[in-house]
Amino acid sequence: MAFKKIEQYDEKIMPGLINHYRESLKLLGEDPEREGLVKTPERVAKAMQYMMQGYDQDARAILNSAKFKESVSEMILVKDIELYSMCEHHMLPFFGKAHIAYIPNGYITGLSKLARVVDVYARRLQVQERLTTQILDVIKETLNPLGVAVVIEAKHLCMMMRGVQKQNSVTTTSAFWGEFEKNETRSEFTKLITSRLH
Ligand SMILES: Nc1nc2c(ncn2[C@@H]2O[C@H](COP(=O)(O)OP(=O)(O)OP(=O)(O)O)[C@@H](O)[C@H]2O)c(=O)[nH]1
Ligand SMILES: [Zn+2]
Repeated sequence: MAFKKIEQYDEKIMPGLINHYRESLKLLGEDPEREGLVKTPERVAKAMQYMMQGYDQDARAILNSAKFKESVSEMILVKDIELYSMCEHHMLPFFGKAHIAYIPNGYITGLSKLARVVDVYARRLQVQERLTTQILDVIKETLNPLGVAVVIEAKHLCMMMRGVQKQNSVTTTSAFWGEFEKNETRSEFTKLITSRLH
């Protein structure tokens, strides 16, 4: 089963996580017994498992589950796929949009599967650069296309709420392979992702 339901939490690790978050609350000067916090360690334990569920999911299987033989040779682009991930340095969220394009070579995949693949890799501890290349690599390996392009634009809370405290900076990462290494194809892709035509 590729997707863990939100209600399914690993009961084996729940007690350890709950205890850990209760202790953290105490160390941070809070009272874990006060009314508003009694259930907080359990809620955080569930939220963290939810945000880490990508480790148990198989992006290759997701793409293969809707892989269709089709002789399309034009670029297929899904843009503005919203994403939420967690930076591995501070365990704080980073969030934004992914744009994914590929040029098929005999096979296409279901459009929603591209968005699902983003979630599989985003729901882990990540750096934006690795998230970008992991998405590219799995599309390349599973669909054997003529080219793949992935661009991610994101804001990092670790740069906004703390640290350098820059509220408006946006980080863009990109990965290009195959046909997209050619200037012409890459600029067509760039034009399409920056166009406001929907
Ligand atoms: N390359 C990359 N860096 C990231 C990402 N998310 C967070 N970072 C950075 O990871 C770095 C960790 O640097 P450190 O100096 O070890 O941590 P720090 O003392 O908390 O750094 P400051 O955030 O500058 O206060 C910071 O510069 C973050 O901005 C990411 O997705 N990619
Ligand atoms: Zn960070």
